[in-house]
Amino acid sequence: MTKLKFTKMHGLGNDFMVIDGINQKFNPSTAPIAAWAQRHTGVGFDQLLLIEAPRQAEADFRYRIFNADGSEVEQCGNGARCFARFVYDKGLSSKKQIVVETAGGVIMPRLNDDGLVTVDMGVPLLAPEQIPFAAIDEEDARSISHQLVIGNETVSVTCINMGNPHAVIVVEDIEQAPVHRLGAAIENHKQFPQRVNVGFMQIVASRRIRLRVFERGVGETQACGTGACAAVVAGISLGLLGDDEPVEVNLPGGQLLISWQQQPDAHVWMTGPTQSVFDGEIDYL
Ligand SMILES: N[C@H](CCC[C@H](N)C(=O)O)C(=O)O
Repeated sequence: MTKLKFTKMHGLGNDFMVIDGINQKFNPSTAPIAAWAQRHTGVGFDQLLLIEAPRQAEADFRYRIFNADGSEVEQCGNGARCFARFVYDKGLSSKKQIVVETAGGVIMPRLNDDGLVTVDMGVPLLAPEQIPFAAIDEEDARSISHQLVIGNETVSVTCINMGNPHAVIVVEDIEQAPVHRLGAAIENHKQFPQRVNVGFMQIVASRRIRLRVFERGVGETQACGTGACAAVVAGISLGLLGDDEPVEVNLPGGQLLISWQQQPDAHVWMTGPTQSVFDGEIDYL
């Protein structure tokens, strides 16, 4: 039995167990991660973030993400900001801007002088096969919105891949939105072969939204960085938001600023805070 060191961090209440996998040996597996995620009997977190040495020459680090259910996933936006803060504060890097390889592509977080972190989250993907989403026919595959049948109701979703899959629903009032019932049903809908994160977006103004996200492998979280990026891309693509200024995304845990211009290969930029809570260690076989 050895001791595994970790740092508990969060981005707007989306919380993480962050592990330096460079200076300590950690082979991630589903069972211990799911057990540590438990809020009454474990450490308690939405995701576990693992720092590893890069595989690509141009990258500074490899960043692996595991949901509370133990599933390894491609991207985590709030986690990317905490990742950059962690590697700088722990002396793993002296750079304020780093190149990070993830299963969902390369991202570049930057520590700003005001304490916030800005991340180039890469290019959003909208084609059904890139989500992945199983369109019902050619016409559906060409549409920006898709009609999902959930029991006896039909829900219109816009799908965006930010490295990980998102389905965005426009609602009148996020307080009244059936986030848990519809979120769970859509997360596991047969047209999403890798499941999906589900965002409920209320348009407040052309540069302001309110958002709640039912995350794949977790449930509703206080905030979702890739969900905020996906919602803004969906809102602009649907013509509901302007793309000439950053969009203010108000989540239950706080606010992110998201920028994207509706042009080919345009990158999505996310700016927001990070917070370290405590350092800990846990017995590890
Ligand atoms: N639940 C997500 C991963 C974490 C995303 C979220 N915490 C963020 O800040 O982007 C998924 O299964 O793709």
